[in-house]
Amino acid sequence: MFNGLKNKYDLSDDGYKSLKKGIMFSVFTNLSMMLPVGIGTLVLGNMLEVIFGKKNGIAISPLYYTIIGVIILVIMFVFSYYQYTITYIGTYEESSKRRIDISEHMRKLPLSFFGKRDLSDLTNTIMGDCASFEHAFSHTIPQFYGAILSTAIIMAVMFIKNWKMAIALFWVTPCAFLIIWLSRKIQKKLGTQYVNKRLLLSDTIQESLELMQEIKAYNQQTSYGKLIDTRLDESEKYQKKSELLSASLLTTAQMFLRLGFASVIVVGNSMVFNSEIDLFTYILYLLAASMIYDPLSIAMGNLSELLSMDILIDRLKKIYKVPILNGSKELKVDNFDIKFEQLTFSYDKEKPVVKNLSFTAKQGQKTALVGASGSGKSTVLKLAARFYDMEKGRILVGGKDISTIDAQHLLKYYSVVFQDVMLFDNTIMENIRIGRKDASDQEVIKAAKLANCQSFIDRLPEGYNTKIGENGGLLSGGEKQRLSIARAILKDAPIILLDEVTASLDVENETLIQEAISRVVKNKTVLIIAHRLRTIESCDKIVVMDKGKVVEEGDHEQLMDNKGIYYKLSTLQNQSESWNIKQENSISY
Ligand SMILES: Nc1ncnc2c1ncn2[C@@H]1O[C@H](COP(=O)(O)OP(=O)(O)OP(=O)(O)O)[C@@H](O)[C@H]1O
Repeated sequence: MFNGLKNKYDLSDDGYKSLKKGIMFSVFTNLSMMLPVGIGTLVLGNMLEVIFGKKNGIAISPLYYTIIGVIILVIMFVFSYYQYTITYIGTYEESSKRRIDISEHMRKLPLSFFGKRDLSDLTNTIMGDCASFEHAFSHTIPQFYGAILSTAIIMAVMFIKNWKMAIALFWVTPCAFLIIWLSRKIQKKLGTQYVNKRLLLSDTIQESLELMQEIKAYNQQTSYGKLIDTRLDESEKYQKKSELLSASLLTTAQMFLRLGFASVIVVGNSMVFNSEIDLFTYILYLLAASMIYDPLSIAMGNLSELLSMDILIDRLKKIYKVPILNGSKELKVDNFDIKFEQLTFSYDKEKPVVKNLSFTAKQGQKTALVGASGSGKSTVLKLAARFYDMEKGRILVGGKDISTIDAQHLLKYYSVVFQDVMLFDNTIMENIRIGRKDASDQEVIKAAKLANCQSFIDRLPEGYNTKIGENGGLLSGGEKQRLSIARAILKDAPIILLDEVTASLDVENETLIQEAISRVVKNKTVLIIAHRLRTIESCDKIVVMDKGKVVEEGDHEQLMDNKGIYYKLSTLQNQSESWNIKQENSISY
């Protein structure tokens, strides 16, 4: 049974051990709860024998019972105390391990996984679901299994004492559990619907907070407010449905359980009259009936919670089933040329966005990827850094297939700068230090200066120690870009991937960033994407992509002479740069 629990709840070895101990102490606590029944029976039996003048009846001193009562209380306290401390301490340790473990697992998953799952859903799994497990492991599971085991032990003793009275006492137990058990499918269905509605709600709230600027700019407050209200109502509706069903089934089962008390009275009365049992035995079963149904009632409540736990465990297991990007933690190569060989890749496993793509980006050279929007340039960059694994073909770094290298280890050799820079709500110093954790303050400052950051850092109230807010809220787009280039300079990795780093910047910022980039790229393998073709004219090689394929390759002069797609793109851009807004261009609605 215990091993089954380990697999079912995906427990670590320590978590499993503490759960086992928790259950054992729960059994001891429940059994100790029956001690007052024993002593009560003794007291009453003795009193009755004295009252009816039976020959064995000796009046026992109240002091004797008081001492026994105190001993029983101490036993009950010790068991409860150990049950409490073992399960609670074990649960919180297990819970923190689980959160770290799932976060670690997610870190190793391909980006395709995050494309399919909402961020709020994943946050909910790490925080909300883990909190539910915490509650279940500290309150529910030990008590549930403890109640089952202790009842089984008590049942066995009661059957040995008198099987007829034991049947009168326990016949209700399987029937009551059956009520909950038979309804588990519908309970699970409603529980799943509620969890899904709740996730939809938290997703909408998160989205509305993230898109606050757009919502205000397009005057969408009312419609978003209505959407949140609707989702809130739906979530509440399914919560009520689910809780109402669980509560009514639970109450029915618990009421049913109490019928056992009536059957003990009826059967016991008749057996006493027929002299099948003595009064002492009758009282024993009556007292047992007054005590035994409490832990069982609690166990039934726990059963409902355990059924809803299954939904959360299923969600967790689904994440663990997604294969991680494994591989060797060693990359020994003579150079860092990147060779793309017959690459095919699709996000949805149906429509390829990269098809039979082959080219080489050489170390010490700048290779640019250009092409229309949606032609697959960013996808190629992500594949080069093994953010995804491809379906067909290979990417070789210095001749080594990157699909055989651990994804995290591989990234040690890459500096990646994207258009959307991600910054942490921390100081400038720490945000740059992400490039290399062990870098000294002097090294961070040197990198910041090389990336043209010093001028704006000087303007900040606390210089390098200024906290920049969530995702660098205090900084402009150009400043964020320069900060991310400082990270890349600090990292000093042999491969540099630059995706549209100057796309949305003004000329002044663009020049500053171009200067900063030129300081990073020497003797590195540089793969660069840029829409503004004049920024990549000096590249050693330009690869032109169209609909996921390489259609042209060469340097700027060769491609212009070819008069192909690159030539057309370049001519169009020159025209659009000389374009200005005139009165006749305006559109009337
Ligand atoms: N995470 C994703 N999930 C599904 N499809 C995606 C994803 N990212 C990109 N795509 C699709 O893949 C295709 C290529 O996208 P990609 O971003 O690589 O093109 P791109 O040439 O870099 O475009 P742009 O120049 O506009 O950035 C597009 O059709 C895009 O819609």
